[in-house]
Amino acid sequence: MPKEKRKRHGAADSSPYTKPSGKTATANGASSAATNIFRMNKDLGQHVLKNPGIASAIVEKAKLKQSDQVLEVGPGTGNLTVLILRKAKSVTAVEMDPRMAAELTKRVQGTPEGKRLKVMLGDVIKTELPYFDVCISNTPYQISSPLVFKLLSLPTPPRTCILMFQREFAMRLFAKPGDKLYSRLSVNVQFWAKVSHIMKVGKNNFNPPPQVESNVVRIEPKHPRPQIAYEEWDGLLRICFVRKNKTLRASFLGTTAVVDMLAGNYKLWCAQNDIPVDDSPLDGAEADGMDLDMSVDQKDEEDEWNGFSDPEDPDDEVPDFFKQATKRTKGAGKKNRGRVTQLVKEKIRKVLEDDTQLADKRARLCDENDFLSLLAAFNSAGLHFS
Ligand SMILES: C[S@@+](CC[C@H](N)C(=O)[O-])C[C@H]1O[C@@H](n2cnc3c(N)ncnc32)[C@H](O)[C@@H]1O
Repeated sequence: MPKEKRKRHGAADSSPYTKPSGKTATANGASSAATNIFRMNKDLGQHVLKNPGIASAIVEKAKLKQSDQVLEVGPGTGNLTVLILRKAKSVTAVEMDPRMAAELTKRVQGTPEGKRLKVMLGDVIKTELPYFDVCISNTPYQISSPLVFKLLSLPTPPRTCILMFQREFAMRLFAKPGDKLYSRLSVNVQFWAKVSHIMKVGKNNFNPPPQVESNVVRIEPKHPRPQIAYEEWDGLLRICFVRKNKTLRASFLGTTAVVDMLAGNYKLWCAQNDIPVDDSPLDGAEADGMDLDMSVDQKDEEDEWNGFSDPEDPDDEVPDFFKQATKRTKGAGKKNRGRVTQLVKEKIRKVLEDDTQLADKRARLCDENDFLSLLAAFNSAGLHFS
């Protein structure tokens, strides 16, 4: 086979192993037999747990009740699924790879447990999830962050989540202000949930072994849920953490896209609340006053215009409005801005300098209370993030 063709074939999902084992996994718990049936797709994070002791420990730590409905993300060949089925009322398993879904279905076919398993084929991030009490997952590492955000933002969050992540990601969940790994993810997860460490798992417990070590963590969403609108809170954090080393003044006032977004939301808020607004265009002298905050480091601003997120912080991606606004406003200058933008700039300055006195603080050093007072001050000035 020509080299080029062989490579493409090797990357395809359906490539069989040259020596399939022909064995089927037993419903006895973790087994590596089914993992020999086809080549694992590393792009889908397919590292199957081969240590039955770890699989049992993960399920034990979920403290399942017989009445629990469980969501399993990425069941693979079912090494965790069969153990969960023994302890819970039902399992919904969302699996992206049809070969894995077929393997799992075959594994429980004809067993009493099989009737309590529903396999949903698809990307869990895009799937509308049914109600569940507990989430268990040996998480495909490339969806760790969107999965955590999805679980935290569910209207009815689960009682508990037992999730395996790569070690560095797990450490970001626990990071505190000032830590290198402190990020929007850290603030969010610690705000909406209690997060605790369960165990370390070495790479040799997987087939094939991943390149990094793993940790299992427990995430228990807070009950009652904090009385804050998720989109507002996360919208604020997204702006603060696009560049966590910047001052908040630079994040909010040195970035045209942020001012424009807040001005757009302000107009909407005024319309919804029957508040008249004067958005007539600024004349020449007034428009000059619309220059970006002169106290903002020019380099910071250029970074924003370039639309780059912090490469060290993969979760703190540039928000969509930011990319769109950057495209739209680049080169448009001040011409399109009216009095509302000017008013909003003044409001932002007041929030940062007078109301919260956080203008010179950097997101990487802000704690939950800082973000809460920022959000309260912005909202009471009529400024919203969603
Ligand atoms: C690390 S393996 C875990 C397999 C099994 N649970 C175990 O512990 O042995 C991750 C599984 O998630 C699946 N997967 C990857 N991305 C997914 C996604 N976006 N949605 C649902 N499943 C996904 C993979 O196909 C794979 O079966």
